[in-house]
Amino acid sequence: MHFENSLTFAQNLDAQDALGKYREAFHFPKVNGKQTIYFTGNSLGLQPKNSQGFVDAIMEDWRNLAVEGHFYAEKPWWDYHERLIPSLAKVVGGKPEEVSVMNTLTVNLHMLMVSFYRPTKQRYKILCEEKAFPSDQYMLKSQLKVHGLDPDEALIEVKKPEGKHHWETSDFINAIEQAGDELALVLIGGVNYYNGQVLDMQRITEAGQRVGAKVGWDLAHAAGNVVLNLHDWNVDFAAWCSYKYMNSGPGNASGIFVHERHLNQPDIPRFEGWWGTKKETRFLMAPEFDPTPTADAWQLSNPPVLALAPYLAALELFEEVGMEALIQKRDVITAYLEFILTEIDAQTPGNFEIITPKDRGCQLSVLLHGQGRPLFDYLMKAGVIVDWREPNVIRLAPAPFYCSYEDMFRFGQILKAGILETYGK
Ligand SMILES: Cc1ncc(COP(=O)(O)O)c(C=O)c1O
Ligand SMILES: Nc1ccccc1C(=O)C[C@H](N)C(=O)O
Repeated sequence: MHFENSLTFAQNLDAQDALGKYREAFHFPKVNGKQTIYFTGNSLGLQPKNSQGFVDAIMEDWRNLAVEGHFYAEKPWWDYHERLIPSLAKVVGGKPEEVSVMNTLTVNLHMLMVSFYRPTKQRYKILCEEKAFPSDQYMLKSQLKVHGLDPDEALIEVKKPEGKHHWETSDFINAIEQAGDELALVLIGGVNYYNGQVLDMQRITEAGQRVGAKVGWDLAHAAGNVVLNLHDWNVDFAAWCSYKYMNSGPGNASGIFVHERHLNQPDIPRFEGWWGTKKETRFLMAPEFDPTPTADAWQLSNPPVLALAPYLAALELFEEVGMEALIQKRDVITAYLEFILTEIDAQTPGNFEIITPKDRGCQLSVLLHGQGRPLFDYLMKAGVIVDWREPNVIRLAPAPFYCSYEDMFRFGQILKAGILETYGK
């Protein structure tokens, strides 16, 4: 595609953007009274304007109905979580019965490992990516310790090739084949939080299952950002948070996927609670757990409806727009951002490089050479909200729901001024 580094060119792209009107559907933070250029939808998505009404409705029902709200609110609370499922299942490519919403991401990964990480003397190793998101590292190592295993021996962390900033699919497949029948579980971030790389989840899943391991995915940076076909890829399980690309609100509920072949299995080990029992029998208060035949069997507690309300609001927007349209815009706006970065690099050479490979969602990670921190501070003060990941990376995620092409052009101008001021060349 042909791009130009000019305001009119960017504004023309905005004028043709079928999703352009959705910018108005979100609240943007301001810096010095001016709307920011928001690049951190990969950390915390913006607040959709429709979400306040969904929260207010719960507060009102609680005020007016109190306990009766569980069953008699306009959207009753006791099965409120089910309202999220049809739209969410589409976002992740699962059947509705394979998807549920509960807890938070790290909690759910632990819960799912209880079911799908069943080490034996022979088969006990876990394979993940090197430098996984710290919470994932802590989670995996602590699970190993719970089973009396030594993480130094039992955790395989797949390295990037020497001198490279990203993996090849073969790096994972070779490591999986090498681990062979010692491998119990593959659990990797489907989109890497640091370099923005999208892994070939289908091929890695196949490779893991071929050697007899279970394969799960942490989709924190994938849900709402990339194409997912969890059912067709035969993924065993997955979990994601909803506060990034899904725009559900800070720290909000996580989603899980459990493949249908694991549903309704009487022997599956699981930590259980009353919300995992069948709805029909739940209030009989019977001593025996009677699991729902869906991923809801992993539910523990009655749902935190105040938290689910903005998630439901955000999902209405996904339902309206659809992943296909989002991904179409994502590819163009990310390519435009890449073009702008390349232009600025040509004008002020040698100060940074993009380390995100071509297999990507909307995040571009920019490795700053030399002292990058002053440039980061400059951008933030100028109203460009980016984030900093140690040791020297700025992540830019132009979320297609609400970022504009004009944002990308204006960012380029600010970046250039920032480089001249902080690097001096
Ligand atoms: C890849 C990855 N894993 C785990 C987490 C932790 O999520 P939570 O704090 O919701 O458990 C995050 C983000 O915070 C993440 O990006
Ligand atoms: N929830 C947070 C609270 C505070 C600071 C960061 C986060 C993030 O979500 C970070 C994100 N997982 C990341 O990829 O960096």
